[in-house]
Amino acid sequence: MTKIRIAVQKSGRLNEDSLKILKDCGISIDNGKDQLKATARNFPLEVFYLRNGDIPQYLKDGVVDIAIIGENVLIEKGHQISIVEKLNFSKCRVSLAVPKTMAYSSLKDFEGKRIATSYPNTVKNYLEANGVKAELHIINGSVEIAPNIGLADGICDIVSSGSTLFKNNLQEVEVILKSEAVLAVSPKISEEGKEILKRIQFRIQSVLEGRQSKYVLLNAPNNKLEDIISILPGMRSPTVLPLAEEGWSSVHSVIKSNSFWEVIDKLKAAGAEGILVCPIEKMVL
Ligand SMILES: Nc1ncnc2c1ncn2[C@@H]1O[C@H](COP(=O)(O)OP(=O)(O)OP(=O)(O)O)[C@@H](O)[C@H]1O
Ligand SMILES: O=P(O)(O)OC[C@H]1O[C@H](OP(=O)(O)OP(=O)(O)O)[C@H](O)[C@@H]1O
Ligand SMILES: [Mg+2]
Repeated sequence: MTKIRIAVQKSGRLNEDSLKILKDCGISIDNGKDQLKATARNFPLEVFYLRNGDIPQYLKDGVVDIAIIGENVLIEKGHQISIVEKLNFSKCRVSLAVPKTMAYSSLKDFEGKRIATSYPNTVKNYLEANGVKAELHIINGSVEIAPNIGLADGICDIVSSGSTLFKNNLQEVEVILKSEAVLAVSPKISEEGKEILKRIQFRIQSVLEGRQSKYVLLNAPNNKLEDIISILPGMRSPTVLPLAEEGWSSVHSVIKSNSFWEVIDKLKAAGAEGILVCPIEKMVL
């Protein structure tokens, strides 16, 4: 039977959430420490544990069929690998930063300056597109320290909370791109591989929808039902069931996690009582 080969990061920021999403898709993988390859027990999938930075080349060459990878790394390597799902974790941006003491006004301030980065192509393309020439110093880690030790005038690196910049007395001055973990596909994937990929995508979409939604149950007096129902969208429309007590109903619905508290406030104000909120494991639309 054909199997699809997926690359996930061996260790680092993406590793845990990548394995978690596969697990939530019902795919069981034995994940021994220092393992380089594993086979799923209940799905035609082989998992390769690799360095994030190496994955674009493996996708390009068809050594793996699909991968969970930081979008920023795909952009940096520039192999035109297609992205089929955004996975909503490892969100970050790739930004230019300079010492806090520098009075920064525009990208032109980088003209002739030294920029330390692990993402040289990303910076080069951005500067070129904006007609600025600078000198790039490629370093693989702890980029933020470069201006403090006199190695560079500015940096380009990943920013998430901003604490690393803060600790190193740097200010973020330009956001070059925004990134998150994505599911990427090799241009060399076979037709049979594409069919298996479709099944994985279907599962991932159901998991992501579930993660972004909550199941809500509440009680309401019947004379307030109309108002309450107008607040709750539901997948089609809310379910309304009579309670044992005359004149009351139970209302069930699905709400988006991001508008959750606003909806709950409105429901309470409209007369809802005994509101229960439950996580949703999967949601098939
Ligand atoms: N602070 C952060 N917050 C959110 N996402 C991040 C952060 N740092 C990195 N990422 C994302 O996670 C990916 C992996 O980062 P990580 O530092 O684990 O590995 P790496 O050094 O890029 O790769 P390798 O596996 O090749 O060592 C990055 O490419 C980026 O997309
Ligand atoms: O804005 P923040 O929340 O501080 O995150 C940004 C930092 O996170 C990443 O480093 P990481 O911790 O992955 O270490 P690394 O340099 O060893 O990859 C990145 O390279 C930044 O240094
Ligand atoms: Mg890192």
